[in-house]
Amino acid sequence: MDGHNGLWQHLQAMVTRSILLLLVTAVGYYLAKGFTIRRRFQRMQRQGVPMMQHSVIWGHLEVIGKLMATLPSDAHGDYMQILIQKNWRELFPGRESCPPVFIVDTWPFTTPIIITIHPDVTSQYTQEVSRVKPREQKRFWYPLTQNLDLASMEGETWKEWRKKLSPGFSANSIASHIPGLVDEIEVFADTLREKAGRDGAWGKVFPLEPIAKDVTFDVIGRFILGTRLHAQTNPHLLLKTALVDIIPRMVFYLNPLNFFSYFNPYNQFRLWLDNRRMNAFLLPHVLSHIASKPGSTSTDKNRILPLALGKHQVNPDPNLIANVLGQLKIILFAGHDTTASTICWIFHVLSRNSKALSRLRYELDQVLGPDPSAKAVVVTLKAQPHLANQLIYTAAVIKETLRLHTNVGTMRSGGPGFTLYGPASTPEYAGMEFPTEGCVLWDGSWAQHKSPELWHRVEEFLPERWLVTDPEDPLYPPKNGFRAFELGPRDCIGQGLGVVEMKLVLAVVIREFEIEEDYGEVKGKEERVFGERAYQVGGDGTPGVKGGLPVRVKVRNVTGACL
Ligand code: HEM
Repeated sequence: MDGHNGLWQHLQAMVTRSILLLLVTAVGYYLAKGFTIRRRFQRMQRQGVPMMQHSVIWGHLEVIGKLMATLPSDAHGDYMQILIQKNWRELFPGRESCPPVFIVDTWPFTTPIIITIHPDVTSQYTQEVSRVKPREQKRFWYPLTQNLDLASMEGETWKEWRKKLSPGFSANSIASHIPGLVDEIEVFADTLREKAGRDGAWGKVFPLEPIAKDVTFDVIGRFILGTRLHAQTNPHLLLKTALVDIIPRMVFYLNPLNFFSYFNPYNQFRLWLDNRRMNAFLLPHVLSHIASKPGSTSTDKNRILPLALGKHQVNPDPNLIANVLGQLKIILFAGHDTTASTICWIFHVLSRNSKALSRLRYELDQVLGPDPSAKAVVVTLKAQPHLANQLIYTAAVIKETLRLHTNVGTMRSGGPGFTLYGPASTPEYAGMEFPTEGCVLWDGSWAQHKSPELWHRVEEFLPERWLVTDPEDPLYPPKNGFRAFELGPRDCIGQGLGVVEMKLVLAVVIREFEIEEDYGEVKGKEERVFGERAYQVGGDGTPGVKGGLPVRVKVRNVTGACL
């Protein structure tokens, strides 16, 4: 018995010592890394690189903390770019114009970041060369795809997969999907009809975002699997519940605030379980596709699953199957949240811009015929899917919404010897050097889309700017200025689908229904960002809309040709 106790105590002491040693090593590592970073920033500051006041102890934590404290606590982290841009006079004393690059040291909460807010700088690492994605991004995707996905792959592997999948996102492929996609959007219209009041009255206020997410989920599911998922009518759909559960568990910046919750065994278990559940849902679709001899029909040449599987094999390599599952999951993730939030922002801007709304409805009357009902539009688009190409003003509304309410941007790795240069068009910063070693490069597309130096009448919602063809017109968009889908080889592969999907949603619902934003009944503190109750929320993941965008709906009283 005594021998047992002795052994047990010895074991306990060993474990305690090992934990202590680990902790001391981790703290030592953090301190040493922090010291190196702070010293590098102090050196850059001495060399005259434009920078906000940097403290040798706190880096930029204090200044960023103060800026972010002016926003509600749930406001999205990407507002930081806009806050720095808006306050550049105080933050960069002695400068005559806003710097095109913000260097931010918020270690240990993030890796040091270089935010670029001028297209001539951002293009240096996304278009002239395409720098690799940062390891933070790969860590983010790992639990979902084990990095077997287009967004985290690099080099030849990425090239091969991008080439393989691209035909599935071509204009022809998307057009051939339209008849199926409008079936899904008709269900969205049915939901809106249920939420509308009786006999043309307003219905009760409800959040639009959840039903927008459901329709985009059904659309993307139909697009990649060729079958109906019914996320809109089945709240228990395993693929969706697993995805919804896994998203908030994934983290971009691992830091002292989220380290323990991320590595908490329960969180790790859920990450594992959600991924396993998604694979279990998707695998039978992949296997049944293999059994059906892909390549045997003419449409297979531009469908995602057959393209991903490649040449027919009776027993494909398990690695190939794992890669195909990874690609399906990234497309499901990237293709639904972004589009759903943008749909909400479109209704937000339209509920405040009656002229744009009238012009949009006018275009739909002209292109799709006078019957405004969702049913009639679905029938028309099924018979003539190419009509979606003629919705030019509708596309301009979508683009202008994305300019004002940008979703995600790109992040890349800086590195030793890779320097960014100030743009020639900004006399104060032309040719100025910005070393990038140890930093994440972040396209500040939120700030860039709101830069008065780049955009005429920057704060206004003006879809017309996207119809201007004369480069001398002040409204003509700046070169490389619109970056909502990013630019360069790693731009958004799904942008064509996203835009068509949003066009179809507008086409199907905007003439039958009136949709009005209404934050009036939202309980709790009345929080605002830049005076607006509708703002982007979230930590460092895909942004959502505050309160899911509360709206109310009524069926419009229109007969025949409207307006
Ligand atoms: C409003 C809708 C959308 C927006 C604003 C958007 C935006 C973006 C942006 C900014 C990137 C670059 C991200 C980065 O570099 O880290 C990206 C990449 C990507 N997007 Fe989208 N996206 C949208 C819709 C879609 C849709 C509908 C799909 C799929 C059907 C999709 C699939 C992807 C994929 C797979 C990538 C990675 C591409 C690569 O690295 O080669 N996106 N998207």
